[in-house]
Amino acid sequence: MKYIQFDEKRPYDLTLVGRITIDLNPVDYYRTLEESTTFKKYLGGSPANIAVGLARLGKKCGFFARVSDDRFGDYVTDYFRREGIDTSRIRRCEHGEKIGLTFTEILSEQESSILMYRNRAADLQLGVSDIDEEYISGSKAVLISGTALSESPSREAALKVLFLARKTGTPVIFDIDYREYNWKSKDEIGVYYGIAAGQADVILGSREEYDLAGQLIRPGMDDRETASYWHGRGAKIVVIKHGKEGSTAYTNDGQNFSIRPFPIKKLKGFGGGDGYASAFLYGLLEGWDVIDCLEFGSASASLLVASHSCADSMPGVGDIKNYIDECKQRYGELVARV
Ligand SMILES: Nc1ncnc2c1ncn2[C@@H]1O[C@H](COP(=O)(O)OP(=O)(O)O)[C@@H](O)[C@H]1O
Ligand SMILES: O=C(O)C[C@@H](O)[C@H](O)C(=O)COP(=O)(O)O
Repeated sequence: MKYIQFDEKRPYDLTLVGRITIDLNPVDYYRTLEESTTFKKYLGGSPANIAVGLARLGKKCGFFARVSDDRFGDYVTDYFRREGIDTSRIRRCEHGEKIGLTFTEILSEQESSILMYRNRAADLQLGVSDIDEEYISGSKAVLISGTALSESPSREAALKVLFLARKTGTPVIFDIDYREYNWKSKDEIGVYYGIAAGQADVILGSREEYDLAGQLIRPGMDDRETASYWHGRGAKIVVIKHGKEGSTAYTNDGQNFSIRPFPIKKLKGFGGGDGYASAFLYGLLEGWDVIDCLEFGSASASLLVASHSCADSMPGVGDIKNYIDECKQRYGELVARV
């Protein structure tokens, strides 16, 4: 069953909106950030990681972003070019805004945290003049990353993408992507997540993120009520992630599909969501059944939580398929389907 109709004539598979930043992950991990002394630099930013993930899977991605006008802006733009991601809509900030830096703390296999340096972040300088309808109409779908809604002018730019996508018949994927640091009030979160989720065809988020999106609408909804509400607002697929407990996709025909994570030795607690999103969306773009999209996303997520980085570790199609086969051989058929 195909829940999303993609226009196969369009040259880009997915155009994303949001931050391209830099991750600094400790090389001397399993200790506090205070104690760590050595860090490895990676491309970062959830939507940027997703774009790299899809590019590694052979998809063609476009991206609307602002980056800093410095060597880090060069680094991330060149990284995208090497991955085959279009950079024609990646523009430089003009007033000295700096690219976001994310210092991560890998305390243990189970416990990680991230420390985001985002004062005058370059990505939040994306403006409505950076967004053009022609680019959107050339993409099979767009993805809006929720943090892009946290501050103007990026907020209005992301909403412009949302409305132009509806105007051009371009499916909208909303990755809720809650990062507390960036928001000034919980009400603003409810307002802007509510607007975006209400315009989306596919919504991806954790339980906490859906609670934030629904806080001004109907607080305290459970997963089924959450899915039913957003289906009523037009969403075709609502994916609710529960970390190591797995994830469920609710489709607007009343079905739901659940999957548990694939067993793996975890190194860090972040990165899973970006690996999950890129591989899940790959399956959707390929026209796969939802359960197969979930399995692919879950397998990729497991590979990411077992890796030191995010973007750099994004797997190829063969890597994910081999890992799924390995798990099925080791743990039995459909090990992760519940
Ligand atoms: N310990 C784990 N082992 C294997 N897979 C995991 C583990 N934790 C998370 N994942 C996978 O990563 C996915 C996304 O993780 P989650 O924490 O829910 O989202 P996010 O990383 O966006 O916060 C999960 O649905 C699951 O498939
Ligand atoms: O999204 C960010 O700005 C930080 C990411 O680059 C970082 O790798 C991360 O936290 C990924 O988190 P996920 O949502 O668990 O994939």
